[in-house]
Amino acid sequence: MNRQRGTVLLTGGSGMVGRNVLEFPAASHWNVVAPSSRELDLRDARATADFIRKLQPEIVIHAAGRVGGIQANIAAPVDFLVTNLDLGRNIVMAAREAGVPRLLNLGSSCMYPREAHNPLTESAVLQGELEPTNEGYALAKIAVARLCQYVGRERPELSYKTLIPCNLYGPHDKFDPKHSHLVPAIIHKVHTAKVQGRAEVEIWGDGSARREFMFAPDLADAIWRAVGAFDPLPQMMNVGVGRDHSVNDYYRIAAEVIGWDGRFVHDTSKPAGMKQKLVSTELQAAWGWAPATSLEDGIRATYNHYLSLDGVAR
Ligand SMILES: NC(=O)c1ccc[n+]([C@@H]2O[C@H](COP(=O)([O-])OP(=O)(O)OC[C@H]3O[C@@H](n4cnc5c(N)ncnc54)[C@H](OP(=O)(O)O)[C@@H]3O)[C@@H](O)[C@H]2O)c1
Ligand SMILES: C[C@@H]1O[C@H](OP(=O)(O)OP(=O)(O)OC[C@H]2O[C@@H](n3cnc4c(=O)[nH]c(N)nc43)[C@H](O)[C@@H]2O)[C@@H](O)[C@H](O)[C@@H]1O
Repeated sequence: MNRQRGTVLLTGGSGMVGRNVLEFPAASHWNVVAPSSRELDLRDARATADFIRKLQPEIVIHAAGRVGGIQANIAAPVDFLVTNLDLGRNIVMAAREAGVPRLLNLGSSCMYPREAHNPLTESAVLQGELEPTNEGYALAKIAVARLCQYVGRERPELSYKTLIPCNLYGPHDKFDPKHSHLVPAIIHKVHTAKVQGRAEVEIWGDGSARREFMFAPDLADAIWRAVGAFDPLPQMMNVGVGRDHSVNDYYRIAAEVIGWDGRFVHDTSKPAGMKQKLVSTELQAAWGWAPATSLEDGIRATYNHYLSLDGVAR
């Protein structure tokens, strides 16, 4: 029986990152409390403060957010800005008010300026204009990351840090094309083409944009490592794979895994976002961690998860 090592408050426990954090083996070493948004709506500052004051966790892992792919962000900039700002502000200020010693906040690689030199280093935040397609979301992510930094400056006994993950995919991702990111969208579209015997699949843009995608269980590994060894963690640290692929390559690799050999057509009227979004893994390497899962293995595992979902065409 593992000795309980104290209480962890996990926000976003029903989301892709949150569920992979809960399912990771290291979670069993802790008393993890993961209220759903129905149990604790983080937009309610007072309810959030009351919950944390009563729980008195040793650390907060903040993985809740209004999250979506490029199309979802274009459609709802107000909601992406305001909700992520409110959730982040409420959880950080509630932890600060209760004197919670540690908080691990999740940023996103879209925080970086659209023209910043790749690989993107943590010092590049705020050094240029943001990508218009997800500016609202990025502004909220930057503001909450800075809030974490300021709390520690004023109250050195409180250590609130931010991990900046690259794009993510994996079990418990969103496969609905209205909300999904690239990899789950490809899995859904190519699988559907396969079962319906379609000869073509559409790619948004010309397919030359480059992205770095990490398997969400690998981020869960990094998160639990950070929980167990918090002090050596930098104030802000990218979490990435260290290599990117073109959008076209992601479609080709996924089609091989899924077993579909049709052709791709490009809809250049669709938004393409940043040309490249590769995060630097220099600080991550110095911290002593790297993700373990290859892209092919990650896509295969995610496809197997997708096939287990209700309503997926066979
Ligand atoms: N997915 C990516 O590619 C990616 C990349 C980089 C960083 N991140 C970051 O990683 C974190 C998690 O992302 P994800 O992909 O796991 O998102 P997700 O699957 O959309 O999950 C979002 C979670 O936030 C919760 N939530 C939303 N509104 C809430 C509210 N008002 N009160 C309480 N909980 C609320 C949701 O709970 P309900 O379901 O109950 O609403 C859900 O559990 C986010 O901070 C995101 O910015 C994600
Ligand atoms: C990590 C996330 O990155 C997000 O930007 P971003 O990488 O462009 O988000 P994605 O939606 O993953 O798009 C990545 C790239 O894939 C292209 N793409 C091609 N086909 C498709 C498709 O069928 N669906 C989707 N979704 N993309 C597709 C898309 O044009 C873009 O260049 C931000 O909007 C979020 O806020 C968040 O930060």
